[in-house]
Amino acid sequence: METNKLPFYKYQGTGNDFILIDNRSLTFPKNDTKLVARLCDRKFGIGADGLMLLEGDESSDFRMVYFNADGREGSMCGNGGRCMVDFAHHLGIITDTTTFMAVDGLHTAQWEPGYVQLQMQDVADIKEKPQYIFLDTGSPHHVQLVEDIEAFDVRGEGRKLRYGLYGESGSNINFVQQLSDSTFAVRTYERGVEAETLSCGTGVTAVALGMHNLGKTRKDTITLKTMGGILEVGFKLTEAGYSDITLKGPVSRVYEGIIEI
Ligand SMILES: N[C@H](CCC[C@H](N)C(=O)O)C(=O)O
Repeated sequence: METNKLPFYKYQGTGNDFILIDNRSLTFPKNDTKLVARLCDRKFGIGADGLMLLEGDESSDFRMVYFNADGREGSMCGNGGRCMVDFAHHLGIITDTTTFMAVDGLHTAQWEPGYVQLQMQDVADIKEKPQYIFLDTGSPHHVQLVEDIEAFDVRGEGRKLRYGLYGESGSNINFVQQLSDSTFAVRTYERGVEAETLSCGTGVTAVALGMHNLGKTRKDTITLKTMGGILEVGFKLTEAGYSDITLKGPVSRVYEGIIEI
C-alpha cells in the first residue's frame, strides 16, 4: 500500500489540544472522516481534541478549517483559532495582528509570544430557561450553574443533555460555578469529542456572556478558570447585544512531527 508522509504540528491552548497542518497546497484529503478521526485518536494516532488545516484565503491572511476529533467538520473553535494564529505567526504568514477566515466568518486577532487574543462574532440572542441558558458563540453552547463543580459528573450529565435535550446535531454543554464577582470555574463536555475537554474557548465565551446576561456579574472582563488554565473574555453590551467580544489566553506549540498516512 502506498503511504504518504504528512508533516504536522501539535498545539495546545489551555489544554484543548489540536493537530495543525499547513494545507496551503490543498493536498490534505479533508473528506476522509476516518483519517481525521484516526489522526485524533489517542491510541491509534497522534491524539487531539481536533484537527485544523491552515489554507489560503482571498479576502484575509489565511483560512482556518476545523474538524472535531470524530473527524467531522465542526463549528467555530475558540482555542483552536488562538492556536491557528500562533501557527500562522510561526509560518511567517502574519506578524502581530491578523484577520482570518473561519467557518463563522472573519476574525481579527492579536499575537504576542505565548498568548493570542481572538475577536469573536457578536452575540445577540441568548435564551434563558429556568435551569440553563443557551447561546451560539460560533458554536452552540448550553450553560448551566452547578454547586460543586469539582465533584460534578461532567461526562455523564453532559452526555445526557447533549443527546437528550439537543438530539443528534447536539450542543456543547458547559457547567459553571461562580467563584467571585468576575471569576467563574467552567468544565465543558464537547460534542464531536463526546467527552470532557480541559477547556473550550467558545464555551467560556458563552459562560462569560451568559453570566453577565443573568446579572451574576456587572464586569465586562471576566476570568474563566478551566481544567487546563485561565482564559479571559472581554465584551461590550450595546442595544443590539454583545459586541467587541475577545477571548484571550495562552497557546503553545508542543512539538512537530511526521506521520505516515
Ligand atoms: N473546543 C472548541 C469548541 C469546538 C466546538 C465543537 N466541539 C463543535 O461543537 O463543533 C473551542 O475552543 O471553542
